[in-house]
Amino acid sequence: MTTPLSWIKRFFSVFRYSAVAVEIVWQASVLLTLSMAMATLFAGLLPAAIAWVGQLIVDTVVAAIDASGEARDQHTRQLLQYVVLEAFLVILLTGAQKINTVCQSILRALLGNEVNVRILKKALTLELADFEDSEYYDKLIRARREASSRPLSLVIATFDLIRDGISLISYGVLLLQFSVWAVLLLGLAGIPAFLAEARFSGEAFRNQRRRSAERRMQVYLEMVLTREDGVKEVKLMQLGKHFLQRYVDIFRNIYKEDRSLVLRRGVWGYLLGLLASFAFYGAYGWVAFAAVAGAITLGQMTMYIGVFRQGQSAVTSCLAAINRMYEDNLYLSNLTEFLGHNVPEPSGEQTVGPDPDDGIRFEHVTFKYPGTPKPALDQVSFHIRPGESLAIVGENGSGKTTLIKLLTRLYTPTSGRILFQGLNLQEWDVDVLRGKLAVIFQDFNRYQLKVGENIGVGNTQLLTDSAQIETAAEKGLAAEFIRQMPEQYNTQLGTWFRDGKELSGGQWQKIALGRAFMREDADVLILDEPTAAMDARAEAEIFAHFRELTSNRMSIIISHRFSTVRIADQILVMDQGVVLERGDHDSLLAQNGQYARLFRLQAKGYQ
Ligand SMILES: Nc1ncnc2c1ncn2[C@@H]1O[C@H](COP(=O)(O)OP(=O)(O)OP(=O)(O)O)[C@@H](O)[C@H]1O
Repeated sequence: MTTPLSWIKRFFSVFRYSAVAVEIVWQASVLLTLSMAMATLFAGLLPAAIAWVGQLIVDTVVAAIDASGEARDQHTRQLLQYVVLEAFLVILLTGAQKINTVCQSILRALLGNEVNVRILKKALTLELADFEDSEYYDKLIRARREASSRPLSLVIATFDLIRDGISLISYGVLLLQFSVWAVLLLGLAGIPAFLAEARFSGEAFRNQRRRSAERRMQVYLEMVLTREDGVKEVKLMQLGKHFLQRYVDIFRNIYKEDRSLVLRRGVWGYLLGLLASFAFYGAYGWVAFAAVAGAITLGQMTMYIGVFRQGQSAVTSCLAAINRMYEDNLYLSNLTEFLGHNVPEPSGEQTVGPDPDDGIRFEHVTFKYPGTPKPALDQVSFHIRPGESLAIVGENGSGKTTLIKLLTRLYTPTSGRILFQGLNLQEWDVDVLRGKLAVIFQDFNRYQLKVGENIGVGNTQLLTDSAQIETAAEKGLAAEFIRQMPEQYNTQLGTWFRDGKELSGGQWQKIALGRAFMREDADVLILDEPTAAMDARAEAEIFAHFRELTSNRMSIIISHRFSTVRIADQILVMDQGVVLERGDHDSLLAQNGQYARLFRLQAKGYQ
């Protein structure tokens, strides 16, 4: 049951995130926030003052008409002063309104940047697992989408509401002179419309929140239908119509609900608005009769009628502000949830291990992805020393990439431990640890940047060191085709920007290999199938070359090609998260198990 208390609570919930928005605006600019607050105060108080001076003007005009001689001159002089005062107040009011709009325009740009920077800074502190949590990721996307408009919009709506509230109170004070009943009548007449608006806005707010998954699907479909990487398949598989239909169906569902809400809101708004109008015209008549009866002056009558009228429009504008505030609250709730997300402080501060020659040890490492029943890695153990190479083979989904993600501390083992140079990974300072690893994943980034930058990002400290970049490109076997490009290392890659050149899959992979070689002093080089787009011969050549270049370090390669894998010192054969077999090529062949079987199968294919 709805009690008056819950109504009040519900109404005040509209201010839930106003403080957060004001805090963001305050951070963006103290001066602008204070100017807006002052301007709001003036814009709230001045209309009542203007109405009051208006009354004095009318009364003085009437008095001047009735008077003669010296008294008339005195009234006329006074009238002039009132007119000047009124003009001054009106100028102040327009000034306050102008200051408000100017502040808003400046704040819009500042605030958009402020919020986006906060979001991006937060994103940098998140764990990989956070990005894989669909709801959380959704919050990030939504927080970014309207970052430049919503916080300011909420601040504006809050200030508008305060301004109109001040106006209404000051009108009430003026009206008190006439009758306390008139104040009550007009005040009460507005309440049903207020409550209805709060109710409908709340409903709209809850609808939007509930539909977030549908909206997310719409955004996803938009992306598939419009982005370069989705379009190829959409065209060839003729998926366009199908996806578009899904998009439209989602819209229809949402639209049905929205339409019903808009209609109900419109009808109730009109009916309850009528109530307020009746009250207004009732009070109008009352004031007019009071003037005829001589209970109030003509000036007072003009003032009261003006106050009623402006009071009504202040009520309407309050309702609009409440409506906007509910919508903005929805956004701000996403933003604060996103920014308030608890990110555990990265553990570990050690920068060296006690035994640098111990290399990498996995000891009974088990890992389960959140929300999955089966471990992706189960009791995995192995050891590699500096100068050794490890190859990991196994069917799709056997846990190879997961193993690398654990080694690079993108995830933490559920049980067991991983040691690097004799120190548990969790005790390493994560930045130092990652500085010692050079990793290229199968889905490495294809930056829409210049060729040189695409390689240079492998080591941000050497991002502009062209000699180092060229050496890395040589090592990654990319130098040859880069030399043939129009602007060589300055050639823009990708299709997003002007004059961008698109590369073939294999060429991109060579760029990525170059990126790994930017970390000259990395202790471990890890390649998680980045050469899958190359033919078997090219891949074997690259790995042989890779092995040569990493002879004094540790290297880990993941590949489905046994011709590549055979050169490794140690091979792990993975199956459903467990290490099935372990050894070098010859010993694994001698075991005559899974490795030997798959090796022969592949070798047959190449004969
Ligand atoms: N982010 C994730 N959340 C939940 N489960 C995951 C996630 N990533 C992978 N998995 C699951 O973990 C298992 C191991 O996946 P992993 O990516 O390590 O396999 P892989 O051996 O590298 O496979 P591939 O050869 O196809 O690259 C799979 O069953 C997969 O479904």
